[in-house]
Amino acid sequence: MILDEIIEKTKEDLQRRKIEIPLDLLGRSLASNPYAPRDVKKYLTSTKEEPVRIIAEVKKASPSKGIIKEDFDPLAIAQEYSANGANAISVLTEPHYFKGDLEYLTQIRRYVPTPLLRKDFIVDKYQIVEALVYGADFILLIAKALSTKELKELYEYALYIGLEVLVEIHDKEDLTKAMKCGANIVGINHRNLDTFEMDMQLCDKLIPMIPNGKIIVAESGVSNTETIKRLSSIGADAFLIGEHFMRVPSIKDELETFKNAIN
Ligand SMILES: O=C(O)c1ccccc1NCC(=O)[C@H](O)[C@H](O)COP(=O)(O)O
Repeated sequence: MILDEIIEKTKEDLQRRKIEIPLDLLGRSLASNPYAPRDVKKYLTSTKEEPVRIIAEVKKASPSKGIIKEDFDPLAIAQEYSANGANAISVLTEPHYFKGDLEYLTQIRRYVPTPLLRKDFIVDKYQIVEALVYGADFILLIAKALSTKELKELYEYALYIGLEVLVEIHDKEDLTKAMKCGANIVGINHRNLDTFEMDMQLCDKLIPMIPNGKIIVAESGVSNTETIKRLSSIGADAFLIGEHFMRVPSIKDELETFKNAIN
């Protein structure tokens, strides 16, 4: 099971980092942190004027596809996303399976004004403090990887220190967990994180079960305007897109097309 494997590896890494930089030391650097996290809700909520919101992902590799982009320059990619209308940028920080790095967050935050998501496998408050220290505005919590109690604790802690949370779900059980923790931003991941199977009809099943007023993000496998139009029409506010942007000849053209999908 790949999700369990990633979580195990994440916990091993975490033990090491906690010894290298204990939490109180990590927290101390916040006193000189120039970047206050932004409230991302307004960036991700679909409006009449701007119906399609895009979270564009900086993604070098993945467990399902291996290396996706050889000539990978995270800052240049993020600058291109920002200059061409991305509403938020997802920065993968998991090093082993996605070839991500926490330092990418800081680099990007320094030069790019668009809100940043720390995209990782968060299982501990330490990682939430790291997200803040390294420059994220919001974090991902994966319902499938956490018990209801853990999800709620991590969710409340993130809000407490000023970070918003994208709570990712893949089925009804995950949705129940997300609602119990009071999630405002719900991501529906089309990808089954254990089998890598894609279910592009998942939003059709889950969106009608989500109470009104939540921000809905459709995640993974989005690569054309037809999907964006269809999912927008059933209630998706935003789209989290990684691999497709990494492979297209022009991020600018593709982002423009997606942002104008409903016009
Ligand atoms: O992308 C994977 O292979 C993967 C495998 C196991 C756990 C998570 C995984 N991806 C994380 C994501 O959710 C995606 O990076 C994100 O939704 C963007 O998806 P895509 O547009 O399909 O690159």
